[in-house]
Amino acid sequence: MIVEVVDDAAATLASALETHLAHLQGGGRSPRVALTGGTIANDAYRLLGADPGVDWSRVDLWWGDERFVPEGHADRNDQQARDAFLDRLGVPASRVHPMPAHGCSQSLAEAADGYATGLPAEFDLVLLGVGPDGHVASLFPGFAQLDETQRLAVEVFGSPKPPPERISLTFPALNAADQVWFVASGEGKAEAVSRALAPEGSVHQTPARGVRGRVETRWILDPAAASHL
Ligand SMILES: O=C(O)[C@H](O)[C@@H](O)[C@H](O)[C@H](O)COP(=O)(O)O
Repeated sequence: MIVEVVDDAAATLASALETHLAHLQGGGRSPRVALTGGTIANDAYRLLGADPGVDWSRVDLWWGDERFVPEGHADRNDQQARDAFLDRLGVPASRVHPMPAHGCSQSLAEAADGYATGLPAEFDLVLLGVGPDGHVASLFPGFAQLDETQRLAVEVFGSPKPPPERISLTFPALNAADQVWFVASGEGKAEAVSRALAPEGSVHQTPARGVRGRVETRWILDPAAASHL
């Protein structure tokens, strides 16, 4: 576990992401990445494109969770990523794997199951934001989705963070990753971060405890988010 406390978590994430993608591509891989939603991640996405060593036509992108609203809606994590960097950096549509949108003619459960069938066997990198309640992706404290051991993607109703209907990858999918990088910024995340990193604790209370990279787990925090450690 690596914990980095930095002045600008978004800038650090953006540059670490590009360095890592360039490294993987230098070794001949086409990286498979699960993106997160959230304000800090989106701040980081807007900074991507600085490193000429990354070939953005050779990166496959999935999402760890998505808000189940119509395609193109400003609340969608995929739309936010399109606006922040996908279109600007010319990531080919064939390498972008968005979760289904509301209006797709499937139920939420069918949409989640359909998404699961297109996931890679493992990710090179999973990016995760953390909620003030300790949620990651759309896995919320006390929710039954935390106990899922078979399905790789699940439907979520009644999310405490709006909008209420979502699709989320589960722990089995998120944990099938070499690298898991968390990013958190601000005092509002401090308590959740300290619970996530405490030696003991419950995944049901703090879902962020439930995800670990096979090779490395990295926390990128600003001083406020790290203030309760
Ligand atoms: O779709 C979402 O809402 C997210 O994927 C969610 O898990 C997010 O990453 C955290 O809530 C942190 O979000 P902030 O960075 O905005 O606090």
